[in-house]
Amino acid sequence: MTLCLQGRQLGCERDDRWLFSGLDIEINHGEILRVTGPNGSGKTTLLKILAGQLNDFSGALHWNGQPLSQVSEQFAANMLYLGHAPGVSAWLTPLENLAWYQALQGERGSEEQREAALARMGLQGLEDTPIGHLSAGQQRRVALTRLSLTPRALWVLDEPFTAIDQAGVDALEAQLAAHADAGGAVVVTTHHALNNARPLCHIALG
Ligand SMILES: Nc1ncnc2c1ncn2[C@@H]1O[C@H](COP(=O)(O)OP(=O)(O)OP(=O)(O)O)[C@@H](O)[C@H]1O
Repeated sequence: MTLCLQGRQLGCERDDRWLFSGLDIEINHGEILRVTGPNGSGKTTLLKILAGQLNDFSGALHWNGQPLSQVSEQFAANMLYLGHAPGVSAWLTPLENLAWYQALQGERGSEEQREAALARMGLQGLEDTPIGHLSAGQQRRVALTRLSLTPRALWVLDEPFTAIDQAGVDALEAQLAAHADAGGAVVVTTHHALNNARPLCHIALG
């Protein structure tokens, strides 16, 4: 697997304040890039830019050597962005949420596949419970189930460890490392030190 996301001279201004400017970033297959910084320093903003979700920034993004705007479909087919909030619907069950996300990605998947993925995340028995009745950590686990259900080379993950218990943290760290080892790449914001994820690059904002 070959992938390369490049950001050149990235900058973003909010409320007459530059969150960051002149930022050069490159992430290649096999790498994990951790973005850190205090609250309000621009981590979420930077991840949204790298995930192609924001347009009001300066600088340029390239995907495998091509301007991102010219290869947006290929980029979307190779990238999975999980935002700061779990992004799951409280009115739907875990199975329904996952089916909805798969439909959005143009994937059919199967009920058995979704059930197996939820079981791997420790959610067996909760497949048909409305998300609004699940704990914060369980809701986060539903969102993280998409990592195994929707194979993508590049993962862009905003605070994925939020609300996850220690066993879940260990499992997710191992999952990030395994993804990089398999030739994928990860951009992740987290206040939590990644002890087992290598090779690890680091950008500190603020
Ligand atoms: N759409 C927007 N319009 C105006 N200001 C914004 C917008 N989005 C973010 N900001 C501001 O930009 C700054 C950076 O926000 P951002 O969410 O990127 O920070 P962060 O480093 O992820 O913070 P946290 O650690 O609290 O999650 C904040 O001061 C925020 O108020």
